[in-house]
Amino acid sequence: MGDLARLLKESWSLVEEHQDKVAGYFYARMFLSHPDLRDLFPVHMDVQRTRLLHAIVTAVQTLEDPEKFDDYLRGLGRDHRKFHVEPEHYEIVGGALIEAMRSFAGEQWGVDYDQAWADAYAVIASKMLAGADADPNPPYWYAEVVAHERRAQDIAVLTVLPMQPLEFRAGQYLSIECTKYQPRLWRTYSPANAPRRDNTIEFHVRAVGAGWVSSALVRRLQVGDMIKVAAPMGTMTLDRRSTRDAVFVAGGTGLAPVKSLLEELTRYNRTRWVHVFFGARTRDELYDLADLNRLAARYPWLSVVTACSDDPTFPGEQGNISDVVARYGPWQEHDFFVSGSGRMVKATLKTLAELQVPSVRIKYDSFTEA
Ligand SMILES: NC(=O)C1=CN([C@@H]2O[C@H](COP(=O)(O)OP(=O)(O)OC[C@H]3O[C@@H](n4cnc5c(N)ncnc54)[C@H](O)[C@@H]3O)[C@@H](O)[C@H]2O)C=CC1
Repeated sequence: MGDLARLLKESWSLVEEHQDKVAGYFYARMFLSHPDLRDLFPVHMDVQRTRLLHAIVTAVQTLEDPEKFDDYLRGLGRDHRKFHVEPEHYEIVGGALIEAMRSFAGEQWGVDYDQAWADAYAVIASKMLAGADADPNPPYWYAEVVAHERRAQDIAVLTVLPMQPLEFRAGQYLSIECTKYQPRLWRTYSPANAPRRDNTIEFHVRAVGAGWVSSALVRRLQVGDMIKVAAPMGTMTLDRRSTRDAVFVAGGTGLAPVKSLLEELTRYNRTRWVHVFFGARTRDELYDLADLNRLAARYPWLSVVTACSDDPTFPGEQGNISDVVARYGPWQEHDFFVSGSGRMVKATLKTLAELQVPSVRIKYDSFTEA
C-alpha cells in the first residue's frame, strides 16, 4: 500500500465510528463560515450527510485502483454541477472536511494526516473539476410532466418531456429533483423506456417511508409541473454482441430499468430467449403486469414469471423473487440483469452464486435505500 493510502486509511479509521458527527460538524462549520452555501443544500440534511460520507469512503477505498478512482471522481464532479457547485467551493469544502475529522479523531490525529488529506483532497478536487469541465451536457434538464398515473397505493408511473433532448442508454439511471415540492433534493430513478424519438421518459416511483422525493413524485406531482433531471449514470446496459439468452430479475419498481432494456431488445432481438422474473409483495404491487403480458404476447422470445412475497392467495409463484429464480433454470449460460432494493439485489446475487452463474455475466446497479 502506498504511503498516502496508508495515512488516509489510518486516519479515517480514527473517525469512522463517529461518521455521523463528523458530517454534522463539517456542514455546521461550512455554513457558519460561508452562510451563502446553505442555499445550495436541501432543507432536510439527513440524507445529504450520509452522501458525503459515502463519497469519502468510496474515494478512499478506490485509491488503489487508479482507473476506478478516476472514473468515480470524474462522475462525481459531473454530477455535482446540478448542485450549482463552483470551483471556489471545493477549497472551502476541503478545509471544513479536514477540520471536522481532526476534531473527532482525538489525540491520535497527527500533522502527517492533515497533509495526507490536503494532498488527497487536492487530487480529488482536480479530478472532480476535470470531470465537470469535460461534460458536454448541461448540468440538468428541465422536464415537463406529461402523464401521471397512480398504479397502486404508493406507486406512480409518470412520463416527462425534457425541454432539450437528453441522451441516455437503456438500463441507466438519472437523478431527479422534484423542484416545486422538494427543491435541491435529488434522487436517482431509472427510465422505464429505451431512448425514444419523441424524447419522453417514463419513471416508476414508489413512495417509501420518509423518502421525501419519492413521496412528492407519487403524491403531489401533477401533469404540467416541471421537474429537473440530471446526469445519466450506471452500467447495467445491454451488450449487443452477446448471443446468450438473458434473465431479468426485478423486485418492485426495480422493474423500471428492466422495462427499458426490454424495449431496446424489442428493436433488434430475434435470437435470444429472454426471461423476466418480476416480484412484488402483493398482486396490487405487480403494477405493470398488464404491459409485461402485452410484450410477452407480442414477442415470442419473451417469457414472464411473476411472484408475490406477501400475498398467500396469489395464484402465481410465492416467495422472494431471488428464490423463485432458483426454481427455474439451469442458468449457467445466461446473461443476468438484477434490479431492486439493496437487499433484494444481495439475495439474488447470493442465489446466483449458489447456482454457479459466473459473476462476469451478472449486471446490477446497487441502489441504497435512501
Ligand atoms: N424506481 C426505479 O427506477 C428503480 C428502483 N430500484 C429499487 O427498487 C426497489 C424497489 O422497492 P420496492 O418496490 O419497495 O420493492 P419491495 O420491497 O416491495 O420488494 C419487491 C420484491 O423484491 C423482492 N425482495 C425484497 N426484499 C428482498 C430480500 N431481502 N430478499 C430477497 N428478495 C427481496 C421480493 O420478491 C419482493 O416481493 C427500491 O429499493 C429502489 O431503490 C432499482 C432500480 C430502479
